[in-house]
Amino acid sequence: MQNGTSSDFYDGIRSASGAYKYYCNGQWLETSCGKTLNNQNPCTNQTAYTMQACTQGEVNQIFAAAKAAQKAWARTPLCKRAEALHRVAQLMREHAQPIADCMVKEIAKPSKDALSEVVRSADLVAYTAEEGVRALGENRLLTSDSFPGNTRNKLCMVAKVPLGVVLCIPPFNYPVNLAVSKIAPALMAGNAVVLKPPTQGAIAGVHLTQLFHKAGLPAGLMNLVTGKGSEIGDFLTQHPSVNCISFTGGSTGIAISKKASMVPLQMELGGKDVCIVCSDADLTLAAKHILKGGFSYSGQRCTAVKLVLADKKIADQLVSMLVPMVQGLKVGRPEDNADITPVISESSASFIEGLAQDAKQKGATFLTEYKREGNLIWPTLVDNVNPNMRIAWEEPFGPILPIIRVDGHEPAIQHCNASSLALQGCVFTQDINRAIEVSDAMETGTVQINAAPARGPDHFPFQGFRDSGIGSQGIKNSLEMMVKTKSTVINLPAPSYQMG
Ligand SMILES: NC(=O)C1=CN([C@@H]2O[C@H](COP(=O)(O)OP(=O)(O)OC[C@H]3O[C@@H](n4cnc5c(N)ncnc54)[C@H](OP(=O)(O)O)[C@@H]3O)[C@@H](O)[C@H]2O)C=CC1
Ligand SMILES: O=C(O)[C@H](O)COP(=O)(O)O
Repeated sequence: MQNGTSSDFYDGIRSASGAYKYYCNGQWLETSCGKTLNNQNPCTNQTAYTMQACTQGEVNQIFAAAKAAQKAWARTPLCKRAEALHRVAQLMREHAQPIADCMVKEIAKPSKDALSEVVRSADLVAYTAEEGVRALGENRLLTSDSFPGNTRNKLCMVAKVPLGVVLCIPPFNYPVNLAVSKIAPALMAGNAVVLKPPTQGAIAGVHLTQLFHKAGLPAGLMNLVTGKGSEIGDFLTQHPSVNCISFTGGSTGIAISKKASMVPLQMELGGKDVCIVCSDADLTLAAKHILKGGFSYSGQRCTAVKLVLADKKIADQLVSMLVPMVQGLKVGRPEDNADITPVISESSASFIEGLAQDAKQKGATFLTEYKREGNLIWPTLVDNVNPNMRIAWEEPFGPILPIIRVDGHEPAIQHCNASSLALQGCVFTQDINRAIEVSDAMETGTVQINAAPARGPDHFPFQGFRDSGIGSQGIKNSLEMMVKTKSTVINLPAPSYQMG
């Protein structure tokens, strides 16, 4: 195995120079302009992989291919589309390791988590095929006589019609799972796909694309554009052939929403997920979830616990449980399955450091020592945070977890609802009535009761309120979002009624 690539299964995806190619109309190609770009290994800040910087002309060709392929795909029976997705899922299981190896190298994801991301993604693709044949295979018939003044002379057949070409843009932290969570429903619903992977995570996307190629999807149906989002992004999102944008990432998504033309948008953006720990909480359970929720993949999850709002009555006890747990986390290399690995980039590490310094200057208590080497930041627990500190509101996307002590759950709810980010949140209490009272009052896309925030299982609806997004993901919701409604009305010469 070399560079995360195994055997001849991946033949053709790299040029003679070693740069990874882009994928258009069923072919792996090098850019005509000869321009390539590198991504970096977060552990070393050295080049991990090299890829094509696609030109606008190549993007035009990709959209032309996608548009043409989609017309035939829309006429492909649902059961055949499902079969194709099942083939992809099977290949994902068989070829999971090379994709996981790419993630270890380009996004420093611990190797076991990288592998489980691919397996989870295969399950997602297979589930989408199953859900799609049923959900899309069921259409409605309306009759006119239910509306006042009408008889039964009009029959309205309501069908679910593909949108056309779906532009899929996942973020670095789940370059495989958040790619297929867009691609699979798009294809199942009869659309073609243009995938623009994150630059950090792009080569996992290249390998993933090869699975669709090997699964025998028609040429042009699935395409891959590589290039820096800041350079090619606007051209992609504003392309006249785009019929839907499914995006996951940071505030870039807000800018895209403002610039995009009149196409359906699915935006999953940042989160500042709070964890409210009430005075009657099971603290062992809460501490376990705060640790996992706050620090898995070094806090680089939109659903990570990003602020603990602990009732003053139990805060000392909670903190005394958390400190040794945080200190016990293994810090190191993703290859060694460390719990805490380097964050994605130097600029991200510096941003996190800025939040830590601001909290320190404003009097927060550091329960664990802040330490950084390159992009590696030791897990940091910060107590006595107050709303004047940036970390009370901003999303670090790193292994630093602030705690605000609150007097009862009311101020915790107020803080949660005052945040511009409103993806998920959670509440720990052993009183079911209080759990419902608090979760009903929390204005976030999802509230977890007695568990840390999480997107999965992948068929659950997943959405953010306010600046955390628009639209809802989750397999069924994504399938529904990637079709439009078409009505065909049969006008009868005389009312017709079904006899019992
Ligand atoms: N709600 C959710 O489900 C999730 C939200 N996030 C959020 O994402 C952020 C971190 O992820 P990150 O990848 O850094 O997010 P970014 O918003 O920086 O990037 C996301 C994707 O958008 C691309 N992109 C960048 N600029 C443009 C543009 N102008 N037009 C089109 N696409 C563009 C990126 O490509 P390139 O890499 O080439 O710049 C990447 O593929 C955090 O804020 C996190 O909370 C992350 C995961 C899940
Ligand atoms: O990008 C993210 O952080 C994910 O959408 C969160 O997924 P998870 O809750 O399954 O880790």
